[in-house]
Amino acid sequence: MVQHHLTAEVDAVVKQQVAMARLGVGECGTGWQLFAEDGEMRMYRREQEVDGMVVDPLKAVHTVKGITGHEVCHYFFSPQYRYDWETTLEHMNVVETISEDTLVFYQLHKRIWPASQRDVVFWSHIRHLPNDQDRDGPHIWTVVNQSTEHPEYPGCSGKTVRIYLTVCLLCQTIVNPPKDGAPISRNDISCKITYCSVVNPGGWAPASVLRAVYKREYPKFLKRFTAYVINQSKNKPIMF
Ligand SMILES: O=S(=O)(CCO)c1ccc(-c2ccc(C3CCCC3)c([C@H]3C[C@H]3c3ccccn3)c2)cc1
Repeated sequence: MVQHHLTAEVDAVVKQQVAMARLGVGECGTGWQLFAEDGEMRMYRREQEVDGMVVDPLKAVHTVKGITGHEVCHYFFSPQYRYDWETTLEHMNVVETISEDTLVFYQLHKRIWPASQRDVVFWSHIRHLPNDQDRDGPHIWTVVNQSTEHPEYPGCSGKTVRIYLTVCLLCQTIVNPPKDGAPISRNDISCKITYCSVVNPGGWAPASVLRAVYKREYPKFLKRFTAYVINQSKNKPIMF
């Protein structure tokens, strides 16, 4: 089978991003500051600027009852659900289907005053990995989104600012089998979610504005997205 020109990059970036996501906030050096907490959700960021632009890396950890890593990644990756949970989207389309587990997206995000409107082109890859702690446990699932170039979407349309991002959603399913040997139900499962994102906002925007947008939007996004997966999954058979 002829390899797509992105196949090698996808494999390398996924491996690197999964390794990074697996590092706890303690391990990958100091500098992670907790900026939002809500129940089981903890959001950390590192203050980082590139050419005077805020590119603060973000790492969120969350544990959600009643859903699996496969379900979380399925709803995050699949385009048909995106408008249901990504409230900041004005437009989204699949630019290219590289394979059933690798798509290229174009997304136009709603303008967030006073920043100008942003858009992004990224490849998105979904993969499951053997659970190295528990060989016969459910697999780990991940989705990695990485900005990329695409001839149909040159980044110089003038009206909008092109952003660059790397996102990794890493999910580990925890099963607590019922004592009486009953079949596993949604009360016996939970999902440990790690969400990492680095966004370069493209054109300049005031650091205070960007940090305020992230502080407000990321917690909202993760809570809304996980609530969506719970609601979509609750009356369906468990996807391990
Ligand atoms: O995880 S994903 O791949 C999910 C697929 O959609 C992802 C997450 C976040 C973004 C993103 C990147 C930058 C901005 C800012 C930069 C300056 C002004 C707009 C925003 C604005 C819309 C706000 C926002 C921030 C955080 C979370 C959601 N909404 C969003 C894009 C993709």
